[in-house]
Amino acid sequence: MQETNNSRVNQRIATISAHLNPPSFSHMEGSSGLGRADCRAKGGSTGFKVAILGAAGGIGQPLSLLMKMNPLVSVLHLYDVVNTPGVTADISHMDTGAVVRGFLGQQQLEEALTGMDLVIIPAGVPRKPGMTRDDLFNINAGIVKTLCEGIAKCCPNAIVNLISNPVNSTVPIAAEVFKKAGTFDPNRLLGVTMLDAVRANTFVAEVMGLDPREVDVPVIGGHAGVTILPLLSQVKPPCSFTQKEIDYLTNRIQNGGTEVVEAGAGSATLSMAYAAVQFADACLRGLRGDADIVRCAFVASHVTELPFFASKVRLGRCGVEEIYPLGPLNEYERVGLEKAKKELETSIGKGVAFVKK
Ligand SMILES: NC(=O)C1=CN([C@@H]2O[C@H](COP(=O)(O)OP(=O)(O)OC[C@H]3O[C@@H](n4cnc5c(N)ncnc54)[C@H](O)[C@@H]3O)[C@@H](O)[C@H]2O)C=CC1
Ligand SMILES: O=C([O-])CC(=O)C(=O)O
Repeated sequence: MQETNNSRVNQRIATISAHLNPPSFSHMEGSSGLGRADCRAKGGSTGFKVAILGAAGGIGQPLSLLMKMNPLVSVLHLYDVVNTPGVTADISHMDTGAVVRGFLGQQQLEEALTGMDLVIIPAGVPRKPGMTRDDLFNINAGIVKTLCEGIAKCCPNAIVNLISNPVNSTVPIAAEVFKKAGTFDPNRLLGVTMLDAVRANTFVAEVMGLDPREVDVPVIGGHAGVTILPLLSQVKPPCSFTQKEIDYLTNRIQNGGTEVVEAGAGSATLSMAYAAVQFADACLRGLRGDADIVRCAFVASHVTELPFFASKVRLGRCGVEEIYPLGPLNEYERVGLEKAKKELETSIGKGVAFVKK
């Protein structure tokens, strides 16, 4: 009798699970036979819902780990075209607050995106030695376009943090996709250039014998070669550099990505995950309503004649709430700005044309 009752209960649980569990995989479903719908943990009632697209990659995995540790995140969706079951199973065992769900392949993209407050995109191919970021355009442009079409459909109000290279072109691609869909909000689309600032803070601290945590270097322009323009005249705390130091620092900051690529283990993943989490956390704190959250990012902008430009922005409940002017530049920086704008114009135009064609 007892056995009959148990098997009826088990059958009922299986039926409920089949109806209530979405096709994504959850890591509360294990050998016990209990599905997510049968467990009492609800998760997601307070905090933000964040999706990572490209979550199984070199950046995606440490980024997923670090976002699972962020107390502002209540739900974390991990999407990729490969390997998300393993990454999700692993990360879901961490005893932090965020509920983790994995999504695999294009057919689960919409489910991964529905209801998200913040979408972080490190999906796409990275550079190999000898390549420029622009060499990634042909593959990554299509990937970013498809993912942004999903965002326009499923979470048009989400803040988007775009990491996939070439950022100087992928951000314009995303903007064109959103414009086509009628969902473009320039305040919610941010190209992630945070790693340039992270590197600049580190390298300046090294040269000046400072603690990198106390250094703040604005890095403007874009995210490739000469478009990466550190404003060493505006470093905090104020520093006085020799011309030799300025040349060394500018060159090292502009080529930080290449330095990692040439070291041979792929392009930056760990420092990028660190930078992406710093940036995502700033966006979430802005969404929460914290005051004075200022970071550099590549955004739709009027600070120059170009339609997109990286500069200091204030983050708030609606994403970018204010874009700051560049401030006084010295002659060295003015020359650098002209070079940066020339290259940026081409990269932005290439991204726009890709969607318009
Ligand atoms: N903005 C920045 O400062 C930086 C940007 N990057 C860029 O980030 C991107 C990712 O770099 P890594 O993580 O090292 O590459 P990776 O190859 O290790 O990982 C990329 C992931 O994207 C996934 N992916 C490919 N197509 C996809 C699609 N259609 N939908 C969802 N996922 C897809 C792959 O399966 C893979 O797991 C590259 O474009 C790289 O250049 C890298 C470092 C810094
Ligand atoms: O250099 C690369 O290809 C990756 C990247 O954007 C960076 O590390 O800044």
